[in-house]
Amino acid sequence: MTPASLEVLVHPDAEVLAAATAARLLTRLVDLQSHRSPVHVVLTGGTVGIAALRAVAASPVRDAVDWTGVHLWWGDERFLPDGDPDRNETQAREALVDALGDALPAGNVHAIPALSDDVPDGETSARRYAAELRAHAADSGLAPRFDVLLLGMGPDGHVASLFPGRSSLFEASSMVVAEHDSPKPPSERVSLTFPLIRSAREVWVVAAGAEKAPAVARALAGDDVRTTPAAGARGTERTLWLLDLAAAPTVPDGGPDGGIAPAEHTDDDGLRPRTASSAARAWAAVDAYVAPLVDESPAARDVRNAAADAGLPDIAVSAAQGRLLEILARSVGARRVLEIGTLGGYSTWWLAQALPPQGRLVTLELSGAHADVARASLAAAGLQERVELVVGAALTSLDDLVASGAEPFDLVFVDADKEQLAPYVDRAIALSRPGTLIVVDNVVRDGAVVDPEHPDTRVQGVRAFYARVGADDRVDGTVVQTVGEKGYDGFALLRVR
Ligand SMILES: O=C1O[C@H](COP(=O)(O)O)[C@@H](O)[C@H](O)[C@H]1O
Repeated sequence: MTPASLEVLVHPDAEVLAAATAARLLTRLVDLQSHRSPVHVVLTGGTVGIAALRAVAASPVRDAVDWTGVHLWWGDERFLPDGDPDRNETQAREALVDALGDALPAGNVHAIPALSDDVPDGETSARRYAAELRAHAADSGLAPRFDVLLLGMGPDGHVASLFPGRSSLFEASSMVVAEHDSPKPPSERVSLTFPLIRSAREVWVVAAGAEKAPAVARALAGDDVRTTPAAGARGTERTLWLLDLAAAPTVPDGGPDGGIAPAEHTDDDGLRPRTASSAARAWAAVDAYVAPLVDESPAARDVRNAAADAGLPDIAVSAAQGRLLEILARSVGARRVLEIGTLGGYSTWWLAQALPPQGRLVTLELSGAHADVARASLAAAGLQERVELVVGAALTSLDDLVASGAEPFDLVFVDADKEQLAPYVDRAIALSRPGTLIVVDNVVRDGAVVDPEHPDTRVQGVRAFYARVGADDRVDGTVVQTVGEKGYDGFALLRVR
């Protein structure tokens, strides 16, 4: 799906930041309650997060909120016994919940289960929290649709309890996970995962202090979530970064040397609306500007929204890129398309509707859960007759297609795990005819592909693809570097000889 673009607001210091975050939250709650109830808010622990709750408690505006219609959740918890002062819940109770007293029904406060005889480990706590989330989901979904999800961020770029380099960053099947041996004490934690975080309408990341500035800069520049988890924090409607001046990064100038410009001065009112990477903001703004030309249809939007609602990772192509795929498919007169990596069916939709009525699209997806979402969306779009969705390991499915002597494809779109890119493209060529167009997504990776020592296995997978395809005399190829709301990346275009 297409995430909301980033907004960055900078306040002079941590105290003003906490007060402004509280004011913003109260205003949002009052606004939301004029047309929706209940409202679901996810709280964060951490210095600014708790200070903001204290500021909410101290504000007279808190009485303008109907707290009976507000549900409070937590993005993460330090897995400790009930009442432990280090628990985010304990701190939030002291800062806000206790002050609200009877105004906030106890049943609206959904703390992550604490360590106890009954909840002996983080896994049990995570399971129970997932059940609690499910119990409050609308329309038999998996969790409530969060209106505002607050996140603090550590100097290492962690958000909630999703730490750099951990497998929990890529947890796709659980909404809540246990984290053991956390680099920040206490070692045992429980955290919401990215699919659930990214299903929130609005995600607000709050951070203060110079020690956080490097991680803020990396996150805003769209760094890899493996090194900067906060880069993966996105809301479906809005992603807001609330910073103090010390945490605000100096600004990449977007120039050819990627230099760093000095931070902007604050405005008279203490707010500084533009401090994110000016280049990244310009890319996203241009995507928004050209949206009328791209003209994403309601049907495409439905596919995108269904994937977001199901909590699928936010890694599908943008609308502008989807339109590009459609134009390429039509330009080569594609009748048979192969897609490696279906996800929620968004790129599948763009390609399938570009085919003539008798056209055929075969799409391969590893995850049964993702395939279910895609299948439902494609059926709702009336494309089920044209699309064959094959669930399983793509390499196996590709080998099966080769072995079955499948008719060659006219266009192949490769957008799956990058570690296997070289063998995927090898099989794609085997399933082609002279003139087949093979489009490979994410082959620039923020420029990381030039680094032979890069620790990310996906970058190394793309490098292996270049090594293999560069020596392959079956294809002519080029790479189109792309920028936009999806950041800096690129497509490889290969034409089979
Ligand atoms: O441990 C945690 O830390 C982060 C950030 O905390 P901060 O004190 O550096 O602001 C917080 O977001 C998270 O909820 C918490 O468990």
